[in-house]
Amino acid sequence: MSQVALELKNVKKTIGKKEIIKGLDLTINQGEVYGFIGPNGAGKTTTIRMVVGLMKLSGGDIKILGKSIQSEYKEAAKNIGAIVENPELYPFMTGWQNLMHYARMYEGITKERIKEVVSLVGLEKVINDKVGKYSLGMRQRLGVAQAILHKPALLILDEPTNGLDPAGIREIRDYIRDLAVKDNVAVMISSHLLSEIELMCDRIGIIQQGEIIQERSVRGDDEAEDAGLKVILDVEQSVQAEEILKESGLTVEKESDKLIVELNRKDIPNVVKQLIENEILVYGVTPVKATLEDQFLELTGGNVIG
Ligand SMILES: Nc1ncnc2c1ncn2[C@@H]1O[C@H](COP(=O)(O)OP(=O)(O)OP(=O)(O)O)[C@@H](O)[C@H]1O
Repeated sequence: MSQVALELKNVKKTIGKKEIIKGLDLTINQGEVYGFIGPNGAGKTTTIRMVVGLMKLSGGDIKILGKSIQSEYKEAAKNIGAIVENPELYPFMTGWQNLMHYARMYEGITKERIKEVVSLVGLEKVINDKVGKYSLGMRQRLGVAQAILHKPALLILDEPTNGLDPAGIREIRDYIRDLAVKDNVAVMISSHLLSEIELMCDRIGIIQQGEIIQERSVRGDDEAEDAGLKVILDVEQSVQAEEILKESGLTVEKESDKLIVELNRKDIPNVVKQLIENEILVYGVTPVKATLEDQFLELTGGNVIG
């Protein structure tokens, strides 16, 4: 059974008079990849800084494997691996030397463990090259290797895709999923661009102005897939049809002669029936799934400038 790796309960942060985080609740299980998405200034970094103990909470509590970051800091913190700002890497040393150097800060990290993480992040071929020669993507991998050396239950990556090209993002996606599956690590990834991390996450939480405004599964959730569907209706009398649908309380947009209606899949037959009963001629019904990106833009009012 999967254990809860991270739990935020009613977490608040006030700086001066400004309430930056307004009572966040969030749970991430072991082996789960959680996308923490929000526009710039939404409060992602502030939340993460509290989780890793870089900033005090104004209210609520944060637990890592059941240990409170406030009352049992040491116990809680040893279960965290994080890259919050850029990973600290020495360019004049090889990847291996960097990891060895870092390993000395912890007790009991063996060379076998270092080899294991190198292979997990797929750096075997370049591990003896100087880090100064690494691409941004490789440095990112080495940073992750460094962050997971001590086998944390929770890995936190703040905007790991920043500055990476699509190939680099794909690379991250592959090894992050591997980490979650093979090492049962819970991963929290923040980003202001949903599209970049959607594919590597099991669940997504959208934060705006210090509040989670939506949380949803990304994979295998039929009900979630059915919700938020848009249906394009091609009808003869679009003006009357629009009125009828609006009277039933549906959200309808008109685009040239076509109507775009927000529906759940299971309601499509009823809507078509209603139109027919009102003698509207229906030529076509095309469901288009609203992508998460559309929903995100809708929810956050399109404020995703990076
Ligand atoms: N030390 C501080 N003093 C005052 N306001 C702050 C402080 N730190 C953050 N804020 C404010 O809190 C809000 C949340 O900032 P935060 O950096 O957590 O957002 P974010 O979602 O991580 O955004 P970004 O993607 O830009 O990093 C912003 O409005 C920011 O101006």
